[in-house]
Amino acid sequence: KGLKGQGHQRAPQIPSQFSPGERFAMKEALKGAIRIPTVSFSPEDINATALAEFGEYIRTVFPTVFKTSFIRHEVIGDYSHLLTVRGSDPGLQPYMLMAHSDVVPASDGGWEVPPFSGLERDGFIHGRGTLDNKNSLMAILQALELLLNRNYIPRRSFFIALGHDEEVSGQNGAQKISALLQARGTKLAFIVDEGNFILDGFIPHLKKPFAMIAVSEKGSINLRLQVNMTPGHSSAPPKETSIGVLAAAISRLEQTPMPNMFGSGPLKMTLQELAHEFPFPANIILSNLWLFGPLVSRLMERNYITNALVRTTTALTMFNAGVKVNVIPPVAQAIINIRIHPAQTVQEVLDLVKNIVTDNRIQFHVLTAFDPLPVSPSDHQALGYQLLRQTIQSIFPEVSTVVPGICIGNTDSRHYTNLTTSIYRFNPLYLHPQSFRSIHGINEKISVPAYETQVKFIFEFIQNADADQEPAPHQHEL
Ligand SMILES: CCCCCCCC/C=C\CCCCCCCC(=O)N[C@@H](CC(C)C)C(=O)O
Ligand SMILES: [Zn+2]
Ligand SMILES: [Zn+2]
Repeated sequence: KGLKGQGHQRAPQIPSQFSPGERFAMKEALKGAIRIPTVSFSPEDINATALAEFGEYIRTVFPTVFKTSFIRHEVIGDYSHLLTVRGSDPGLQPYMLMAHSDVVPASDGGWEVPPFSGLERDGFIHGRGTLDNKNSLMAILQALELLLNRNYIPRRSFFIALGHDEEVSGQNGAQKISALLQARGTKLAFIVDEGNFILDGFIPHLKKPFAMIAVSEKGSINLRLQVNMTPGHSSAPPKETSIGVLAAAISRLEQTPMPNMFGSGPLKMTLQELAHEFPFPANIILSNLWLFGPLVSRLMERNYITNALVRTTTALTMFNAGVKVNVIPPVAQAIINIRIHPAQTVQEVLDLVKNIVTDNRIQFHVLTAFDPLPVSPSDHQALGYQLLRQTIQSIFPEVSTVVPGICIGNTDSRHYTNLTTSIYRFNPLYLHPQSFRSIHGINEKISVPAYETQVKFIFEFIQNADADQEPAPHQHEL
């Protein structure tokens, strides 16, 4: 299928085999990256010291990358990095690999191993960022370092964009890199960023893992709800307070799910391509969604992860009110984090929210909002998708199914829609429900073999992108 079936791709020239010394160095390099606490709390509250240290660190552990004459390194927005790897064939359109260096905060308690220790225990490297997303950042640079040490000269140019504020919007990292490349007239064949994984154990009755490449991601709204009431003495409380009014409103939101949008968006395509992996009768059911759609849609909403695929979700994430134990509070505020299904828009969802709340004492303030991302191609001509598929088949031969899907979280790649229509969000790693919960949660960890495999994947991917796959249409300026 795809490029593989067209018969003009070449196997990677340099085998993805690493010496014991290289394997030791690559895991130590990741541990060192985890030890630098590059935590972002908000766009205004990032750890600038740690981010600067991280910039020095990657220069130290990947010396060849930073001294190679055909690689240009630029620091953007103070702490993000853009590497331009100039390939030998300017006729091939460049692509971009992405990752980010910042991480979400880690709670003090609950971790088996301190979150910024980077300790290895039982074959796993532990810590914040081991799955999201220092693994990708380090693996990209590591794979390039190893290729350069083997004197590899890429044919196709590519960019490596390493954001430093993905967890808090990407406005100073990815957004600025994107603007810079746009100003330079760059167009990209495709982008690969973090996002989906090889999923294992997420669907009952589906015993085999499958790779899901996200071809879109949900939209998002951060919405502040506020109630102002007259303050007063708590010894003679009014019938309603700002806290009570707001609590009732957001409880209505939590209790009223947004409409089930099953049937619209890329999910149908995902399920149809996955159908043959299921035992009877699920395979027949999924192959005939025209008939069984309502049944499948009901089953999907029963589980909180698959529910996120069929509808817009509403999460109550912040609540603030009150100034003193005996004062009726003048203001109550809550923030809800909404993830928009690909078949809906910001405006449609805001209208639905207001209809559910139906209380004109509530003021709404949109903090940030964007629509769902366009769907990238996944057909046989889609170069980025097919290169991912080809590399998955080579590195994970036991994974027989690769399907397009949506990413329920957001990634920095959304800032690059001005440069390409082909954006793929995929981490070459197995993800189980438990490891899914560790992302932004506790006990985030990556096994040493899984990290080595991620490096191998990128090592082969870069070479696969250099194989003869398309006629050279015209020259591309970097
Ligand atoms: C039928 C198949 C079952 C599908 C199961 C789906 C399993 C989910 C797999 C992976 C999802 C992980 C999402 C990782 C990317 C999230 C990155 C992130 O946290 N971004 C922030 C960005 C924000 C602008 C600050 C976010 O909150 O989304
Ligand atoms: Zn991330
Ligand atoms: Zn994250």
